[in-house]
Amino acid sequence: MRSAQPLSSSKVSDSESSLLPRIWALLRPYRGWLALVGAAIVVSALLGVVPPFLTRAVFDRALFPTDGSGVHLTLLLWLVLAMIAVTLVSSLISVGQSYLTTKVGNLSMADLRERLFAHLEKMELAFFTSTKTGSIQSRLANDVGGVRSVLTSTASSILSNAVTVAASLIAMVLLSWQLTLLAVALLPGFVYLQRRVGARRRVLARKTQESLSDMTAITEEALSVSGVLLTKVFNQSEAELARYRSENARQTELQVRQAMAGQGFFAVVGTFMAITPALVYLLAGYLISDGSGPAISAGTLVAFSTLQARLLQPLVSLMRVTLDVQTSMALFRRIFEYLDLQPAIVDRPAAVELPADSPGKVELDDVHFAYPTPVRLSTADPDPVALRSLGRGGGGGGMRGFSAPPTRTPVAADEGRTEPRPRRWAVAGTSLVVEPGQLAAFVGPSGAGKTTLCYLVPRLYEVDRGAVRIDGFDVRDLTMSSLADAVGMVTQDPYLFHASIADNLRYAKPDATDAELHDAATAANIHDRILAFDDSYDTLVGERGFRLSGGEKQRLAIARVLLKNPRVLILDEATSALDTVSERLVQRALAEVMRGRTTLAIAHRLSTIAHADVIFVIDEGELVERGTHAELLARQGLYAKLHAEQFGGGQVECRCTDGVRFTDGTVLAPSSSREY
Ligand SMILES: Nc1ncnc2c1ncn2[C@@H]1O[C@H](COP(=O)(O)OP(=O)(O)OP(=O)(O)O)[C@@H](O)[C@H]1O
Repeated sequence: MRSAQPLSSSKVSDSESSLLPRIWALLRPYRGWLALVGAAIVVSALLGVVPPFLTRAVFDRALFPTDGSGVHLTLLLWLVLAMIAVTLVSSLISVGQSYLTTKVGNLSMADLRERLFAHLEKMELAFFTSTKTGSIQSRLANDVGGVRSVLTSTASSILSNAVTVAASLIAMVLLSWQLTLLAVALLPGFVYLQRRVGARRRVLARKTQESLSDMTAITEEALSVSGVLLTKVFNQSEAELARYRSENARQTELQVRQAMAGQGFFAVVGTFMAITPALVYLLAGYLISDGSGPAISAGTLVAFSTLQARLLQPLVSLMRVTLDVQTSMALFRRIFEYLDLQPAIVDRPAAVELPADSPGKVELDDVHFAYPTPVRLSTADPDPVALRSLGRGGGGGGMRGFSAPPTRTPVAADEGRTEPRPRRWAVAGTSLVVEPGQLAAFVGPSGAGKTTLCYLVPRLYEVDRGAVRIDGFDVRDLTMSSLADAVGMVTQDPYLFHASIADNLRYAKPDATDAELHDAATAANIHDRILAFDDSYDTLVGERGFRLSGGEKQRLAIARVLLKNPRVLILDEATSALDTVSERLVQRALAEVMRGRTTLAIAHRLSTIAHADVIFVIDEGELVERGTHAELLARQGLYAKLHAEQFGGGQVECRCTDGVRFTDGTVLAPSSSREY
């Protein structure tokens, strides 16, 4: 396992060398084009030093021949034509080169974005439950966007400027080494200064990016539909604004500081380069009047000054670009850190497909599971508790969730000083069997571990000890894709995409015909409701389905799972979020979806429990009772207690937002007690 590396400002440069091969790997697919770009750059840089020599010839041979003869008009004409041709060819090459670099840069950036997206999609659920969505989005958008310049223009700009500087220097030495010495005397000092400025800008760039990531996270949290809802209900608009305002101010300050860092340095470099010609003329005067030095013609002096002036722009660009590269390295590091996260739950090398005709028997064999300890990523976002893939298995075991779960090694964060907090079993020593086609109801107090237990079946989390099997296959030996096809889920708050109803339904079966959609919706009790919408099946559901009521969303989710037609269904019944009318509609839809398939229901309705073939009572992560409704009531244990408390000893069917529905069909509103 590759571990994420800490990003501290002092560490960045240490590891730049290790980043370069990885950055090159991004560009490698386009190396043919890059070679072409390189050739174009070298040719145009070399062409760039030709005009000063032509200028010298114009002065010393055509206009004011040093032998004292008159103006050579024909030669002048040819020299002028050559100057025009060189400029034209350079311009044409430069257009082609810009096209190629932009294209290569954007293509490699698209590759990087896609790789990051694909990689994040493979990460286990635990990674997302412990990482801010905004932070993930920030790395995908801001960080990848931030390295755009490196991949588009920086590399070519470095090459082009370096070749121009080298060619100009050689040409200057050829013209006069004494004048060249004067012109470059201060360069080593500049390089030293530039390194110091670079280090400062790098620190500022990292802080700016972290702040940007925090702002994205705040925006994502506060301006999502759920966030806005929460803000309004709790009257926290001002607090949210204050949080945003403070981060915004920090961002502004950092941006200004980052932009200004090094401006003084560039001003010094610029001033020096600007006054160099004057110094050159002075030195030339001494050399000529001294008589001992080389004869410096007027043409040589003009050509030298032109070259020296040409040196300024590429030299400053080169220094700026070096700073940009250092900044981008920090961003690359953040991106590669995500790419280095190893998904904890992946197909084993010898993973097999679950046979298509397998009946759907679910078995848990001495299952232990504890939620992994979240650890900090080293290139931390301000609140980036990001979970690492963690070693599995081994250690621990025991009773009542207070024994020690296996210690997993968190990825080094804060240079290894993060101690994992003691964890407790969320599921401890559970063994059970649900036969094909059976309805198994899971009941227990809130937080007992029912949801966690059910999530282990589709391998959303990996067991620490024991095994979960479907039709005798350990789920860890099955391919993720065949397992996902076999197990369907209807969660408490079903997720819908911001798309049409039809598109949301086809998510389960992309090739479903309209007739199939209608059949599934009819079975889920939602077809007539859909027809009542203005755009029928083409109605947009709004972000996360917010334009639909809770009951409508649930019935759509049921229709969706009907289209998927899984052998095993996991059902998290949510009645407390529904009103009694919707609840009745949902219940009928559920009866339809449960028929003929193995169902594991986290039950909140008495009827589901009463009709269950087997009931499992969970408490503090452990399976404490099992049996049928009658058997468990007779036992007078936890089930009997819950039955008395939650279901009024058998009179209450379920509790809804607007009241209690009794088993005889009557409804009492408003609800006297909604919590259970
Ligand atoms: N992502 C998570 N990370 C860490 N702990 C978690 C996570 N999800 C749940 N837990 C903890 O695991 C325990 C079991 O939670 P779980 O959601 O499985 O209970 P539940 O029986 O389904 O509860 P409810 O009926 O209220 O939904 C709880 O203590 C809960 O706080």
